[in-house]
Amino acid sequence: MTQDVERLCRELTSFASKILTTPFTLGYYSYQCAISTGWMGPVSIFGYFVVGSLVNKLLMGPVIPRLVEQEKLEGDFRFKHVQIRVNAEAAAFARAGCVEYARTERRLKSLIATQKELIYQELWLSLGTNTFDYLGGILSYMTIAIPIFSGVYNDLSASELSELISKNAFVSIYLVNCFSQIIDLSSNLCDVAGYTHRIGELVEVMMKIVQEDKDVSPAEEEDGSPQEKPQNGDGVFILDNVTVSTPVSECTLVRDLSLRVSKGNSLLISGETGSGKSSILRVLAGLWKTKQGRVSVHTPFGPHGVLFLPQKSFLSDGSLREQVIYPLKEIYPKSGRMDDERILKSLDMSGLTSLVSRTGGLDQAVNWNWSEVLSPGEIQRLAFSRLFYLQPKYAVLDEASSALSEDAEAELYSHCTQMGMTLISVGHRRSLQEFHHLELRLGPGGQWELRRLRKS
Ligand SMILES: Nc1ncnc2c1ncn2[C@@H]1O[C@H](COP(=O)(O)OP(=O)(O)OP(=O)(O)O)[C@@H](O)[C@H]1O
Repeated sequence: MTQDVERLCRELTSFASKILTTPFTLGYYSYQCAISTGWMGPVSIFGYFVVGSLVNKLLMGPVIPRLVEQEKLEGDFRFKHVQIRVNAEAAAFARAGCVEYARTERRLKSLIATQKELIYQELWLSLGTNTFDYLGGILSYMTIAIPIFSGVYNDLSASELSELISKNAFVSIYLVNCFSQIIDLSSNLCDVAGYTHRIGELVEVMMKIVQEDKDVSPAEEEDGSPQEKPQNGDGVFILDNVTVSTPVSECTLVRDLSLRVSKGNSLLISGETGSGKSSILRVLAGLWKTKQGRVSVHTPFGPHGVLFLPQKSFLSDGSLREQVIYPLKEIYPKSGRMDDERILKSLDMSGLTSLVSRTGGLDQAVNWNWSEVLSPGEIQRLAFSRLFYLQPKYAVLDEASSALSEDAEAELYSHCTQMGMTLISVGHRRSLQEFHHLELRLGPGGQWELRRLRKS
């Protein structure tokens, strides 16, 4: 949107400057034309201008609505980009890359289709404009021809006549044209240089990321051999002497942490604000690299393996069904409607049955932005309904129920444990301890303490 406004301001400035100078240019050249050709010259040029404008208006008719459509689609496409950028972490936790890629791609394709149509229509418009310009050059000779053949310049020699024609028709129009083209070209050149620079930066960053990914292969040991799968009960999340630091400032949050989380042994991570609780989850999800030590996760990330629920879940666009099954939309079975009962049950378990009537049904398209309309508590309940629907083996909950009351939180956690999920939770409330077997308490200066809350 900001870019659109900027572009509009630029167009308006150039338009305003042209509007201000055009009357003087027109007056001056009409006067010059009238001197050499009489009243016929300016009148025929103005007549030609009126005809040309009418033709131009006809050709411009279909271009304007298409241009408006293109602006809208461009806005939608940029909005989607911003939406992904703002919610990048939540989407990465949800392993929603494929869904978001498909949705963004869809918007890009419809934008490109509109742009193609626009280019086709603009071709006709520019053909019309160029023809108008070309015939305008001929007209300038015709206007000077009338006084010459009617005998006004009979007293001039051939060379003087030639000079007059050149002066009135060729030099003035051609030079003005040349100068305006050069000015247009230089502003285009500036735009191209700016875009090239920006794209160059993007390519550099992308190459750096690819190189970093090649350098660090998480599935391999330091000596290059693949990791061994853990035996039953060995641990699904293994942190071995791990030190976690913030990416840029390199401030150490957790020092030398060794920890194993196995099936049926839920872990609660607690500690003061900013102590690094969420950062441990970022490390587990592979979003942050560790400064030292090794992290192994022996179950696939995604809806049926490890599912992450952040404090504020990413609610993409779509119907209520799409919200609950997120991020499964693109691989949802054709017999999806058979699933209604399961979705409704998930909503019921998370206390959101009322949403069905509010939206007018599971598949009713809504014209609101989910994250703006739902309250923080409702957003968290909706995230839990995803969890109940997807039923992963492991659920990583980062203060996922912080906006709910203690009772509501306990109810949701009970459902999770009844479904047999192993939980890794970040939370502040003591009441959460009863749903976990281990507690990792983070202290200041990278210190930590691990204690058993109850037997598995
Ligand atoms: N992308 C980042 N770059 C630099 N520093 C960061 C980044 N993300 C978080 N931090 C910093 O790392 C520290 C730990 O952040 P983290 O989110 O892990 O805290 P937390 O223990 O989960 O806190 P809270 O209880 O408030 O959620 C904070 O001081 C935070 O400002």
